[in-house]
Amino acid sequence: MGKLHVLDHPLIQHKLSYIRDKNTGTKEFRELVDEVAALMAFEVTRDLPLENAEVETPVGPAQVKKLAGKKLGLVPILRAGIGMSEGILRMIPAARVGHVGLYRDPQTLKPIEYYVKLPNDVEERELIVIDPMLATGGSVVETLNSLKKRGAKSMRLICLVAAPEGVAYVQEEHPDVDIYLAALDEKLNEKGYIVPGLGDAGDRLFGTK
Ligand SMILES: O=P(O)(O)OC[C@H]1O[C@H](OP(=O)(O)OP(=O)(O)O)[C@H](O)[C@@H]1O
Ligand SMILES: O=c1cc[nH]c(=O)[nH]1
Ligand SMILES: [Mg+2]
Repeated sequence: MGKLHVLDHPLIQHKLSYIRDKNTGTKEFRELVDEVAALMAFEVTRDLPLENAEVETPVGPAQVKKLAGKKLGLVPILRAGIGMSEGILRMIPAARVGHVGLYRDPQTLKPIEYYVKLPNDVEERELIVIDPMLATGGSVVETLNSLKKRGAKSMRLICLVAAPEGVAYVQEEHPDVDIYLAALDEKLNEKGYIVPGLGDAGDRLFGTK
């Protein structure tokens, strides 16, 4: 089963408190989601392999460590995933970016895919799938299915907030995928919203409600 990591760093938790607050407006919400995503990038990439190298400092040779050339890819799930991907990209600027467009049908809560565009060497990349909300898990499971169908071999998932139902569904369907969260919440409500959650992430990021 994929490992579940809940990132309890004080800066992440402090910023999340403002993200959850219904009185936080669109501008601040977007900035905070971006900042938390950048902070989360540290933990999500903690196990990336390093290799030894040598550089010349102004004083002399230094033995240093560099990323061992593992190719990375970010895959934000549209639309709300975009709110996190820029922050992560600032930390991993050489990563390629693919996009998967899905929306959740408000009646059935089932994901409907409308767009997929990926780097053409997706099978060689370690992919970081990004969505602030893991609710029923339908959107993420569908995205991981879609990526595997197109050749992806190695993936991890980063979300801000998840419900236990969504975590269980992803772990059941994709046991090879580790999950990184800023918070594991209590439950889903009857409309499939995470409780206490933060409301509708896409609408709060883009000011569409
Ligand atoms: O785990 P699930 O039950 O599938 O729900 C989570 C999904 O719902 C939200 O997207 P939404 O469908 O609202 O689309 P948006 O990102 O375009 O706003 C959210 O960003 C996730 O993608
Ligand atoms: O709580 C939720 C559930 C799904 N999508 C959201 O944006 N928020
Ligand atoms: Mg979505």
